[in-house]
Amino acid sequence: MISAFTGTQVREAEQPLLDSGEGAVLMQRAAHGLAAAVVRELQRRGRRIYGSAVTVLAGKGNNGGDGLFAAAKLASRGMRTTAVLTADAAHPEALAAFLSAGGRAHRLAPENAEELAVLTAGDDAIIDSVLGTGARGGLRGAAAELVSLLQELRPALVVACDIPSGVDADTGEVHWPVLPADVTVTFGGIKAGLLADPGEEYAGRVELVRIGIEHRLPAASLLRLEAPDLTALVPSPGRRDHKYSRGVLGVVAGSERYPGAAVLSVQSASATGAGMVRYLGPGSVARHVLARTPEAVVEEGSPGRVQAWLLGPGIPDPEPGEPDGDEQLRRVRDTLEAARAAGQPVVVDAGALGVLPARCPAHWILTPHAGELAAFLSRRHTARGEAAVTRDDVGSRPLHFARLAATDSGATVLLKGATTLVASPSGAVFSQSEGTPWLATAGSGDVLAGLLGSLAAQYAETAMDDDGPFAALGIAPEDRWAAAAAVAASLHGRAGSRASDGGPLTARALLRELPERWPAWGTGTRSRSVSMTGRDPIRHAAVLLWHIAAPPRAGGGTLSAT
Ligand SMILES: NC(=O)C1=CN([C@@H]2O[C@H](COP(=O)(O)OP(=O)(O)OC[C@H]3O[C@@H](n4cnc5c(N)ncnc54)[C@H](O)[C@@H]3O)[C@@H](O)[C@H]2O)[C@H](O)CC1
Ligand SMILES: [K+]
Repeated sequence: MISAFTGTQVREAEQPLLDSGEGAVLMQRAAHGLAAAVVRELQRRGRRIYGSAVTVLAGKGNNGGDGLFAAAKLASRGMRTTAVLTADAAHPEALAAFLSAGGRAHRLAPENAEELAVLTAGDDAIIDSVLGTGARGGLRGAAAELVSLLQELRPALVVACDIPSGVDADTGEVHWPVLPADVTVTFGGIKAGLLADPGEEYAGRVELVRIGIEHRLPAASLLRLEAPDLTALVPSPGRRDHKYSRGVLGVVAGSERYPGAAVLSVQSASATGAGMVRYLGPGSVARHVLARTPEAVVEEGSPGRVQAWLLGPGIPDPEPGEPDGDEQLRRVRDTLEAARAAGQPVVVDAGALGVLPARCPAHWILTPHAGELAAFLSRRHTARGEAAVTRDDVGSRPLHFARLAATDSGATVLLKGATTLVASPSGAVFSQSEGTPWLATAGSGDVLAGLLGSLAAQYAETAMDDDGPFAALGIAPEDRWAAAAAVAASLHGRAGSRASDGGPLTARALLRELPERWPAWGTGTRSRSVSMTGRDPIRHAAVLLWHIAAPPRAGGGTLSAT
């Protein structure tokens, strides 16, 4: 699992070392890691180090200091090094080291921004160390002009120091202009803004350099599941399981207008491990569902027992002033009441988002895209006399709004996007980015909803317990449903990338890929049969031992560490 932190968390972890006079040592470690990353990246591209040219864009703070010290190290390896000082001051020791290593420095001004942009763009590498975690807002004045020009000139290689300048380290919010990086070398802890859009888009590959503060970091502000986590978390049945104990999902989806969403979500749920899917909806839609998924059970009256629900795909939004006008929406509302009483997990998608009560439990997982989240928040805000939220607002601050929706509603919120964010009402967030832009296609969200519903049904009985697989990974009880949703987002993204292979994909192709690699993920860390037979003492002891042997880490995850 990858852990990411806010800039403030990292700075607080640094502070005791700064107080005890070790700031210079930290900076040397950071600069060393940055210089090594530049060398590696040039070598990877087949460039000679000796004689190649690098320019560092250096701001006045410690971020600029890191960049200048790194450039000094590169100069000592025979690189031609130039510094563009973007402020009227620079880190004094770092500038002195840079100059004495043979570097040339130019002070940026409005009059020379164009000339310096042209000079710099032809270099083999640019280090962006204008702003780091101490930034307030984005680039301004001549620095903004220089970066805008560089964007157009498309430099060969950009390495961002700690975070691309202009990206908010805490939120991923972007203050334009930002120079898109090929690699971001980040220090001490991965910054949350590198794993949340739109910042993630500008970060390129993220490399973490350890500087000796990692053990001081608090609980992560953002988490990302990796392949070994999926292996531990993807359900697989035990020997004594049967279709009811595997997890039964009830689905209220589809309408005369959008029957396809019911077809796709039921098919997806059925293909991804649910023991059974019970479908509730209009007869004409049910016929389509059965034609594609004959194993589904169509429920005419009140359904048999289910472990979880999926509500909403293909159900239109409620008409203002007439929220119960639609037959399917009435089913959704009734089911929500019954599910609340029964404590069942519910996946809430599309039209069902419009009929939620003011407060929801954390095991209700909402799956909006940006537009749906804006509408969801706007309904709540305007009811309280607060300002509405637009789709653009959500697009520019997805982490903020996903968190806000979760804390405000009490539900877990999965915000779909290039990077999918899952916010727990506790404030914890998972970020999954395995997908491809080709996943933005009709029906893709219905497949995700079916997959998540299927997982919810399989997880409902025992997986969330303190001896279950989420606990074994150190995930706090209040964040386990968010982690479950992150599993779905990750599997969906991976399946999409495989189905796409760089080209267009359909929801049907995605459906074919989903179960394909299932055996590779679900190596069976647990058996659901415990829910039928009481706790299996051997397995219980094994999970406990595992838990003791590998206690949850505070931080320490890496995308790539040096
Ligand atoms: N503290 C350490 O020993 C280490 C820090 N590392 C690196 O340091 C930066 C954080 O450094 P800091 O000096 O606190 O902040 P910045 O370099 O980000 O720059 C702040 C600097 O710039 C001014 N400023 C703020 N916003 C703007 C703006 N929009 N435009 C222009 N100028 C702005 C502000 O007044 C400050 O003077 C961290 O990211 C690491 O790169 C080391 O990694 C480890 C040791
Ligand atoms: K930077």
